[in-house]
Order: sequence, then C-alpha cells, then structure tokens
Amino acid sequence: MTLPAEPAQPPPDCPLCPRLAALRQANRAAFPDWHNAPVPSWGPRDARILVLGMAPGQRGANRTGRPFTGDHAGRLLYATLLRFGLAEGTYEERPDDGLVLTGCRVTNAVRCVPPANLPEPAEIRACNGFLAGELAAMPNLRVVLALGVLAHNALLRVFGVPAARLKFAHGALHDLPGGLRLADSYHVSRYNTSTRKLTTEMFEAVVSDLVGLASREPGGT
Ligand SMILES: O=c1cc[nH]c(=O)[nH]1
Repeated sequence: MTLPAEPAQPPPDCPLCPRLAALRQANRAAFPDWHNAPVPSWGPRDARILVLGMAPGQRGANRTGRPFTGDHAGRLLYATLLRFGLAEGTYEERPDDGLVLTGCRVTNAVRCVPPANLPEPAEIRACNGFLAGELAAMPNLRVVLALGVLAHNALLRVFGVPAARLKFAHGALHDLPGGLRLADSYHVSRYNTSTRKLTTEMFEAVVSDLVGLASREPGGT
C-alpha cells in the first residue's frame, strides 16, 4: 500500500502561538539539552488507531521529544498499548528505549508544551491544521482515542462538529463523518490516576473495546 504524503509538521520555531513560542525560548535557555520544540507524532501511519493526547508535558515529551515519554502520563498509556498488542518492546521513559508502536500512532492536539499544562482555545485552533493533516495521512484510520475533553473537542473541530453536539464522556463511542469513530477516555494524567478518576481497569476497558472495533471490517458488526 502506498501511503499518502507525510503530513506537514510544525517547524522547530513555529510562530503560530506567541505564548508557546515564548515558553519554548525560555525552556531553551534554561534546559538547553531538552527537545524544546513541537513534538512530532509517532507510530505507523497505516495504523487503524490514533491516540490523541492534549499537549506535551514540560518534563515529559517537551524534554524527550516523543509524545507521552518521560513523565507520569506515559506509564499507563504505554503499559496498556503493550498489553493490548498495539506496541512491542519495553517502555523505559526515554525515546531510545526500543519501544515500537505496531498498531497505533500517537499524537497531541497541541504540539508545544503549554504553561501550566493547559493550552488555550486559540492555541488549539492554531494547531488544528496539523491534526487534520495527521488524519488525512492515515489511510486505514478507523478509531481515534481522545484522552480527555480537550483532545475530544480538538478532533471535533477538524470535522466542523460543534462540541455541544457530541459531548465528551469517559467510555463513550461517537460516530464522525466519513465512518471514523471517536472513543473517549479520561486523560492518563498523574492527577486522574492518583485520584482514581481513571483506574488501570477503566483505561484497559476502553482500549480493549477500541481494539475490537478497529479490527472489524468497515460496515461489519
Ligand atoms: O497529553 C499529553 C500529556 C503528556 N504528554 C503528551 O505527550 N501528551
């Protein structure tokens, strides 16, 4: 199968979000060994599943350059992807750990680390074209797993679906134009896991369902 062209990526000095560009500059001065640039998506583009996070963590993806790598959020995510056969190897919180995504791709709604871990609406809008490009570059895509309401709403924006029409709910499955499905989960953040808003069992149940869904042929039951 020939894949569509590589999706456009934000340049290392992407100027679209002044607040995020300022934080990037400050991080480059304070932590010159870190990645400190938009974090690229990773995983095979012919996968049927796309995992959509919110934005890189300051000491996680912003430091290591790989989504969900190096901070707490990646632990549950990658353990679960490994458990359900969507990844191979071991996750060791660094980008050279040899972990390979085999059945999914992972990206973020916003590619640069935001102050206080929270992107603003204008930043989500500014980065939305890159998310649209990712979707267009995945010809076999069946299911997007949105981690949290912000990722959910960023995906709806790509399709022009008002957020009020399809509300985020943990465990919910939504139909999007073109036959794509959207699966919702609470974010795998340290806050959600330590307060047990999201338990391992809850997250595994969502991933188990979407793996089943993604493996069925379109139109099948
Ligand atoms: O949403 C998130 C959280 C942590 N790291 C990411 O890459 N994305």
